[in-house]
Amino acid sequence: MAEMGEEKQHSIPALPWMRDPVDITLSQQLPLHSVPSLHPKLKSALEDLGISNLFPVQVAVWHETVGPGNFERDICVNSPTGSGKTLAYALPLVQMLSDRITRCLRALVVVPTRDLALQVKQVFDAIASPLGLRVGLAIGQSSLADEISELVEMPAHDISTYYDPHHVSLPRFQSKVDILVATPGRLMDHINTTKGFTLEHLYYLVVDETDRLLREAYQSWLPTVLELIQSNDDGFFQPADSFFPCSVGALRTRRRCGVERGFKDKPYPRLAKMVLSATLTQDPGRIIQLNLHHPLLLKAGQMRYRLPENLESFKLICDKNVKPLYLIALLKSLGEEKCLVFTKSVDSTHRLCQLLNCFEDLQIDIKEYSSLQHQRVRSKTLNEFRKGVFQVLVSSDALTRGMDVEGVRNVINYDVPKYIKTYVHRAGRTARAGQTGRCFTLMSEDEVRRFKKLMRKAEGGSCLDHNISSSLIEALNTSYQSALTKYKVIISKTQKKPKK
Ligand SMILES: Nc1ncnc2c1ncn2[C@@H]1O[C@H](COP(=O)(O)OP(=O)(O)OP(=O)(O)O)[C@@H](O)[C@H]1O
Repeated sequence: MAEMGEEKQHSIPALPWMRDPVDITLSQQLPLHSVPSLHPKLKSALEDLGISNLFPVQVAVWHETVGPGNFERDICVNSPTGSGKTLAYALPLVQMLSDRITRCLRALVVVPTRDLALQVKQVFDAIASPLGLRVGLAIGQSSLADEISELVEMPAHDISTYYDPHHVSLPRFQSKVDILVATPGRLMDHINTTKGFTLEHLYYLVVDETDRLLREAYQSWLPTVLELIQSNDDGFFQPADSFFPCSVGALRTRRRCGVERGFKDKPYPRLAKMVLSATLTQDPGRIIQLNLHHPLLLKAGQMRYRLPENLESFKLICDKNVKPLYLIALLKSLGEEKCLVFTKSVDSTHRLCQLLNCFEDLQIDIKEYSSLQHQRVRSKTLNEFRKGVFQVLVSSDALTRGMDVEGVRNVINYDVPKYIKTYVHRAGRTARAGQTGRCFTLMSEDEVRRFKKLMRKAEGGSCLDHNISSSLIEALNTSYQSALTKYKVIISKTQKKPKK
């Protein structure tokens, strides 16, 4: 519903600064040796990753942060899926923190899901460790205690025996990380309960998949973070448990300054922010929550939504009752290519995966990924899919945002997405980093009109027909019928089982 609300808005943004963006498509790829001020260690870390040029979005963000823009303004990025937004923010952060002296938590990156956080951390690890920067995770993958031990160095003495209210030297907690990648829920756990966890030295805040993160309150993580920073800057900040002060000795953090009208032209310290998405919200009510400082929008192309350049979209028309048969025929016709199949819900994902696995002699390994599964199962499945252990992954929309799986050549929408945003993110799991990819959408005749209307909202949204030969359908029909019978038996058995 929330996405629909936003799509109904007029395409001309209400916020004046959003009407005059910097067009990323005008930037060229830039060879690493031409990137101004690029730290030599960062350059060689990138080379180790096989990267020889920065992508246009990375060049544009570098220019506005490390380059002449000098991060005077907060940066909003709206560029297509797979265009390289992760490195676009990771590179400047690492470069800007490379000359830090004391280890404190300086940069916070918030993402909506655990698997995405793990992926982002991997990118940071590869470029930050060569510069001596440590990256932490707050995602709830391990127990809170384990996570705390990775993030905060406890004082050497036992605090309960050490504390003396009249003693001037208070226990000193020390951050073990310079950069933290977090999901909002676990971030709030640390803010509320972890002794020694502090945002008082934070310089940079990155909100990846911004529209997704702003759509849900997630225990008010954003106002909480902004309030903590603000009150700390005002000098009024007392941690909730002031029994254990959080400062690192006498260390003071001086943030970069901004001048805002409300401050009577006096400079005030500000947290520098970068917010990014392939479908950045234009809703002023949502954007205002970020409290951006003279925001600058970096955007690819003219339209609000843009599909990757090398993506081809196809529609496959079939009757609703034979959709699984057409899906199997399509998968067969795609040979051994890695495919990602999206359904409309977690239940549909499970049912479809069960049915597909009832096909005999299919010779295609198929697994499912959905938020119904335990995180550990999901991450294991995703790892196996990355490694090519199996070929087809059926997924709910849990996998649409940000996930980067190498070698996915085809995305299949088993159910027509309701919103163009959903199409953009699903289709965007292929055709990444300039590679080619295809997105097939299965639909019945009566869904075609709505789908065409949907696709007109995106740049590059033209869609061709894809036909499956009737001989292939006929050849598969007998196995389809027996798969259906087998599936019905499984379903009736599971329905008879008493619920535990
Ligand atoms: N300069 C580069 N040269 C080569 N490959 C790159 C470069 N920058 C990023 N990549 C690769 O491009 C792929 C997509 O990058 P990334 O995941 O950052 O995209 P994204 O814009 O964040 O996409 P999404 O909107 O789906 O989250 C990754 O596999 C990444 O390693």
